[in-house]
Amino acid sequence: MINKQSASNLIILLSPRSKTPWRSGFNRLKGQKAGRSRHTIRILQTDLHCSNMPVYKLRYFNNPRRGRAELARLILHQAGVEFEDIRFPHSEWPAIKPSTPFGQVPVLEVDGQVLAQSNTIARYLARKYGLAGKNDWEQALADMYADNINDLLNAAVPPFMEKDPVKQKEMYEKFMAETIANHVVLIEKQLKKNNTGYLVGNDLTWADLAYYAYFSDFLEVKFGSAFLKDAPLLKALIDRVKALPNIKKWTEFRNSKYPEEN
Ligand SMILES: N[C@@H](CCC(=O)N[C@@H](CS)C(=O)NCC(=O)O)C(=O)O
Repeated sequence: MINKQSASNLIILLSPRSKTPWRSGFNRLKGQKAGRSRHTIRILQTDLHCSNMPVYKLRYFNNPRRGRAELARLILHQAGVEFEDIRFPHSEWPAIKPSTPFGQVPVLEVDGQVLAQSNTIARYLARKYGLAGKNDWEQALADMYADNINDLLNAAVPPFMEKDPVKQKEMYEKFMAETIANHVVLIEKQLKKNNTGYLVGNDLTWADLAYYAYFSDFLEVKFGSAFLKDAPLLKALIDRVKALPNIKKWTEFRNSKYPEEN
């Protein structure tokens, strides 16, 4: 199988200006003796084309927190897919903004093509890597939950943007006591109804990752876990996602690399 490293070797290999890396690149790529015929190059091009491993570049601000890009990151990490996690400072935004489809991030570049809208990006990746639900109905349910999380993200924007700290505190308290408390009651009922430990069907979907990202990675970090005290099923879901080996590996790495996000 050709991975990202061997793909870049191939680019070196095919470059008309590179003579020396040709042989070593080929050896690393195929693990066999290099040959210089056109035929070999054609085989390699076919291998690369058929390897079906897109080059992903995810672009988002380096602040605040994980924001609207984290769900895509979680899906890619859970799926074990390589991607470039590009986080840029706000000072670079004016130069980047015009290159995005709607003047917003996150954007995902897939082999050079650009996709915007965080839920569209997440849904695309979830479908590709088997996390979207097993049939049309499950996929619709996963969409429903992901849309709910989008509403909850939007509801957190006004307190987040508020500049007056006293007013901001009041707004956050109201947001937690009303918006979040109400939603927690409703989601607890849904989890009880599904009764599998997951939001949709009997397997992990991107809906579970979206709830984990919002309720644990965002709310719990910011406000503590008091809001989960009467929500044993949501808490169990969060703990289940948190314990997934790939998610655990990613969050441990992320928390050491980006400690300012915690
Ligand atoms: N509905 C969009 C909203 C994207 C959005 O609001 N992005 C913000 C960052 S979280 C942004 O790009 N702000 C900069 C700007 O609008 O100039 C999505 O979910 O991707």
